[in-house]
Amino acid sequence: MRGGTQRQGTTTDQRLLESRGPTDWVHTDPWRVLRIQAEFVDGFGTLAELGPATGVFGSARTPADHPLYAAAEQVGARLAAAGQAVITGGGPGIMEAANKGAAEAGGISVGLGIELPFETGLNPYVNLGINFRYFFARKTMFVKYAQGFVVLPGGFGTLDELFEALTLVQTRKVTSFPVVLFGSSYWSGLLGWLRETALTHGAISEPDLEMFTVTDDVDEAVAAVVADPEPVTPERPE
Ligand SMILES: C/C(=C\CNc1ncnc2c1ncn2[C@@H]1O[C@H](COP(=O)(O)O)[C@@H](O)[C@H]1O)CO
Repeated sequence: MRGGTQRQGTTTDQRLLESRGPTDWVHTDPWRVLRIQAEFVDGFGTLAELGPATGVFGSARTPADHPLYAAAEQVGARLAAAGQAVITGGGPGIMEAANKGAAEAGGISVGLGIELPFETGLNPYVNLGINFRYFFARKTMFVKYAQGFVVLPGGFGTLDELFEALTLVQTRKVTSFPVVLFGSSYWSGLLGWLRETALTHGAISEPDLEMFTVTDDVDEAVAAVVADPEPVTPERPE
């Protein structure tokens, strides 16, 4: 019998409530697996009924008086007006701007926060927030619940999220979704390198470069993700 057994005159409940043994197990991988599982359960449970959503990525360091902050705010507002929830990393900079635009336009403003050594917390414009310990669990939520992405200028974090989305499309792990690179001058160096080095080297193919729209126009960015008529799925050479 599994439940209700008595050992040494105590019950399982009593042992559970009284036990104050060593705590090393809290820092072991089997216990982490349960925490990881809990992050997926929490994320799936919170976002399951979200409806149409767009991810907005970009630098955590963009100040509120920067033109790109204003652009991200407009992107968030227009997406909300188009009935899209806006999903960001819930942090400062571009994330905050997109959440602000969405929330102030009456939309669903999702923040998928991440535990960092320097705590920043969710920005005040998130109205549906989840905090993650693990980047990979959080990234799953972005690509599972957003049907398109607007990517503004950013650093390693933004590039990581951009290339995660592009890799999933390229390898057909997801049905293609639109990806917009907002800020043509910022992205031109990377796009040039992709064309002149990665493509020439045979590391990517021509259709891979058609996976994204590059624009400086908020309306064009929003139109590309909201009414993407036929998202491009690149051909993979056999
Ligand atoms: C750098 C500072 C705070 C960082 N706080 C973050 N909170 C939430 N999400 C973050 C944070 N930093 C990075 N991210 C994720 O990566 C992308 C931005 O990274 P980048 O390197 O700045 O481009 C962003 O989309 C988030 O998902 C204090 O200023």
